[in-house]
Amino acid sequence: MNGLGNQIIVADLRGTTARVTPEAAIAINARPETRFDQIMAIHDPKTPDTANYIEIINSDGSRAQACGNGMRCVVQALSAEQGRQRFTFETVAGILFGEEADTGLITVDMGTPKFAWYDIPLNEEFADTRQVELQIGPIDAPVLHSPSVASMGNPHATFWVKDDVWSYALDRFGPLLENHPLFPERANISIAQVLTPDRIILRTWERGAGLTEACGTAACAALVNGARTRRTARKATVTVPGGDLVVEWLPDDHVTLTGPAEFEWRGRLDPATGAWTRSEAA
Ligand SMILES: N[C@@H](CCC[C@H](N)C(=O)O)C(=O)O
Repeated sequence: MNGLGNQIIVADLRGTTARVTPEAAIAINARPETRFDQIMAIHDPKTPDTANYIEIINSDGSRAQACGNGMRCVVQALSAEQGRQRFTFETVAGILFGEEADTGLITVDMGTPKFAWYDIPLNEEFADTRQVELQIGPIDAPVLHSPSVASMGNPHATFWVKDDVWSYALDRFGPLLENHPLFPERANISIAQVLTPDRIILRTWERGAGLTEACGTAACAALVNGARTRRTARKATVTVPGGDLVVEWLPDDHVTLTGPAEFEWRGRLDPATGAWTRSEAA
């Protein structure tokens, strides 16, 4: 599936005890036909009468706590399977809700943002995370030294720029910033330009996946960081390379993310050989 071009494998592991190992994720990603940004593994509920447990695996094999575009894909897949529109999930970051509207657009409630330095987490104490200073050596763009940081379940740094987000070599400094010592669990790195208070342009270098067409949690982080630095309103359209997402920071502190999800093809993986059989195409 894809969520605005964010390449997602929704892996149905219900009824099994199978786990996606880091080695398996790396091997699946190495095949051109199954290259992905994240695997969203659907597991049985952890305890009876609770929600399906969703595990998120990046293409480098690492685990992520949250993935907004992937959650929309999971909602769409389950809605097509079960003919209902509202779902509750359990993730390592907590309970999440998702709903498919009659328009086909999917909204996920991504929970509440966290701004304390130890929640993001950062390796250094900052009283105010609306702007933190990074020492990164000779990177040519001074704006890339002072991001706003936040956790949407996963760690994000939003670098604010006044000019075109495409004029920055995110492929070059993304890996440096992702692995900066300030971020003990690494971080998702975004460049954001605010066009109007309700319109943000965003590019993201994702932790564990690199440059992607869309990152839902980065869009949420940009909106909450924008609102708390008075750059944006509490609701905005966030334009990412793959298209538009709508993010809203609600009065109850929850953040919702709305956008499309697309089915591409379905298949079966033979765990013994690693070979895929396609059984259904869009
Ligand atoms: N594509 C995602 C984010 C996936 C996880 C991220 N790379 C991380 O490691 O935190 C999204 O849509 O939110």
